[in-house]
Amino acid sequence: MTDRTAPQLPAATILGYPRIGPLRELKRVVEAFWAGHSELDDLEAQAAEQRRSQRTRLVDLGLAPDDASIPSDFSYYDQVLDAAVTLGAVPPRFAHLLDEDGALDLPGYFTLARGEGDVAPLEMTKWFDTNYHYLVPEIGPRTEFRLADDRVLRLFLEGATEGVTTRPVVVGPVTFLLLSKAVGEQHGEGAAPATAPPAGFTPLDRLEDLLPVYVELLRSLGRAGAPWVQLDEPALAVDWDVPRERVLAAAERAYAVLATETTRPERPALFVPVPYGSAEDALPVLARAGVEAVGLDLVRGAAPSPEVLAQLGDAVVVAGAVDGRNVWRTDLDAALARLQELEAGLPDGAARDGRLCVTTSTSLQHVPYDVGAERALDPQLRSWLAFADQKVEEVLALATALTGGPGAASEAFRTAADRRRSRFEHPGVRREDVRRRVAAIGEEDVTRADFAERAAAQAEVLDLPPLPTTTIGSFPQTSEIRSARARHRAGDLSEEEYTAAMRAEIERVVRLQEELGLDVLVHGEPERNDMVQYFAEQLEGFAATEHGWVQSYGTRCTRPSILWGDVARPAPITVEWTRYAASLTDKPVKGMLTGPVTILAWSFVRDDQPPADTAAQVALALREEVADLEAAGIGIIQVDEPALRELLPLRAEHRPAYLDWSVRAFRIATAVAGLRTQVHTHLCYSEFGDVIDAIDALDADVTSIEAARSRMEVLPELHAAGFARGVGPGVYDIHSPRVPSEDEVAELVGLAAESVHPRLLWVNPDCGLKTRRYEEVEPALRRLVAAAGRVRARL
Ligand code: MET
Ligand SMILES: [Zn+2]
Repeated sequence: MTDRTAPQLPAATILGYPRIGPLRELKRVVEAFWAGHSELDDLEAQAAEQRRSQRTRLVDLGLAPDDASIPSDFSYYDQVLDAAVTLGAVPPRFAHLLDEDGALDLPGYFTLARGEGDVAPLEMTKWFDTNYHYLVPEIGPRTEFRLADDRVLRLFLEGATEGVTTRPVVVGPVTFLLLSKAVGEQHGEGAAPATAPPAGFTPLDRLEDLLPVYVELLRSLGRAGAPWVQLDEPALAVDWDVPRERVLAAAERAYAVLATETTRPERPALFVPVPYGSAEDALPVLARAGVEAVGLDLVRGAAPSPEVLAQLGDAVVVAGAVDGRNVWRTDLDAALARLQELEAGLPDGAARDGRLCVTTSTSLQHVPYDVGAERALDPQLRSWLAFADQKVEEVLALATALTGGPGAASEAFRTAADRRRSRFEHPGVRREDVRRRVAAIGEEDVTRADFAERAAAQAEVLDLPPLPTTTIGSFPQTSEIRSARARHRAGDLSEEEYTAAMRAEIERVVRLQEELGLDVLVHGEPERNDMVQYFAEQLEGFAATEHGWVQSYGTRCTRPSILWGDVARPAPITVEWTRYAASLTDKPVKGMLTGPVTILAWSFVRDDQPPADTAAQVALALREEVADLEAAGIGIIQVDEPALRELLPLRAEHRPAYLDWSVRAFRIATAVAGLRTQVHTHLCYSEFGDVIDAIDALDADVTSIEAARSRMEVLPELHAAGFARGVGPGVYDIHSPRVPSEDEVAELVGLAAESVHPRLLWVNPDCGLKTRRYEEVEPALRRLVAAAGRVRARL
């Protein structure tokens, strides 16, 4: 039963806040530390300083310092890695990093994320349907769990010492296990990979062994005086391979143990949000188990029915009414109406009595810090936006209105309504020319000739060897390139000088590829700051920010563009660079475009129309680009869709509709290509098992796909699905600075050749090379070409 002596949850809170620093300070110090340019002490001091200024900022914005409304969610790299390290789930290949007490220091922590020598890092994959990536814990039948790290406690105490009672945020046990990868035995240390897990094993089988560690963690927080802890359970909003009943039973069991093994105030009160989607069926389960507060995502999920609400007992309902994943000002009137509807299903005066609180739909880690920093943005567009700080204010305004009755916070409501009105009256938001062209796309426009016919025609013009080698597009972005781009942007480099600098780089990259012996060349993408932003900057309907960085993984940040209006392409984008590269060599040069789904996924998109409509507009603009590349004589065109899997809805019932529109968008973009033009696509960052049919339906001639870290796991799946087009499983993991040996690469190519017909197999890295250095890339590609040659010779 819920503990009635639980401290009150504040009327307004947020589930989490960005942590990379408003000017990416954390990124800079962590990377300086990795490069050996700063000491561990500096790094820790600067991180502490950042946490302090964040607490101060949130207090200034109106969150109270003394009621646990401020989350303690700092991470040096990733919250799932933090949980793994806290719970002692460090794979045996890293055992040498542990000290006598079994603790991992900060350099060791980074090694789990980045690998070292022959020791491969943890795999990385997308966090729900976002562009954030977490590190995948490896759990086997014998993984030993124990409270191995006191970071959660330390961070709470740090706030307390400075007069701020924070609310520690930890990934909850069910989500932790569902996000983990099942592994078998791991023998010894060093590079030895884990064996396959025993048949039927899933990490969720280890729940009973894991719970005591959470209990101990809760006790330590209770002793320190933490009134609340937030255990995030987003995995409850997802349909997994594990049956839903089993997931819910695990949640009930987990929280019954956590709520009753310790009682308040021996432990903090438990707040369990289920962000990123709807999980109506999970809320009563959590309440029944005895958690003091449940959180729901009112932006992605529906408001629970009155029947569900009636089953929540005394549990506080924390409603995520402000979108944690988008940058538009909230429609406060609409959000308030939803909150009031929710309140109507709860006992009278729920908001006033602290039974209903307001929060964000997810952590704000997915949005930038502050619209106020965007001085260069068009003032009208800026007035439509809310970043993390503005969202804190929106949450506060909603809580005030909800508890204070009509009239409270009326000014905030008036402003919000005015700004939204000005947004929808803007002529760029709705353009009839664009809408007419989208409406005119017919079936014949999205259908190409048969694959077999295309393949034959392409083989004739391209004349490639079996197992052709290629790269995914980008080459290392040197500091010279970055600085040329920056000086060009700042006006310090004329158009001519900039073009000359980029052409010189393209020439260098083309010569290098020829020297390495690659079969299909690329121009290297030096002109692109980012694969989405580059296109966004040249399409109408998009705007770029100056400081709008969000964490993608570890220290890696992206600056999503804002897609605010109807999309059109005023002029060709990539044609001149590609044509120039092609003029330098006799080998085929691949043109490189970013696909419509990825452009959507990695931008902040409009919230006033279905994404399917927005995707079709973007696709049409890309279709014009494909046609222009082809007309310029480019015979291979790659349209990257690394985010295809990322937007896959978390609940199975919503998936077919998504796959339909996303596939259609890709085909709008590419089906304009003639028979002889080879269309490639590229997918990375995720497991693609769930979308294999869609990959097939994209109808690309060649698909390159990340596969090195998982050692070709995706190939049997492709094979089983009857996929019979060209495929280039990545054989060089570019997410790690490690350079693989030729044997290693040859082994992966050999493995691939076992499940793909050699006529269809391509050899390429996992992804683009832009984040790597030439010192790594050159030897790695040399080995890749040699390895392909070795396997080719055996055919
Ligand atoms: N063409 C892009 C590149 O090579 C694809 C990256 S996918 C994240 O960088
Ligand atoms: Zn990629």
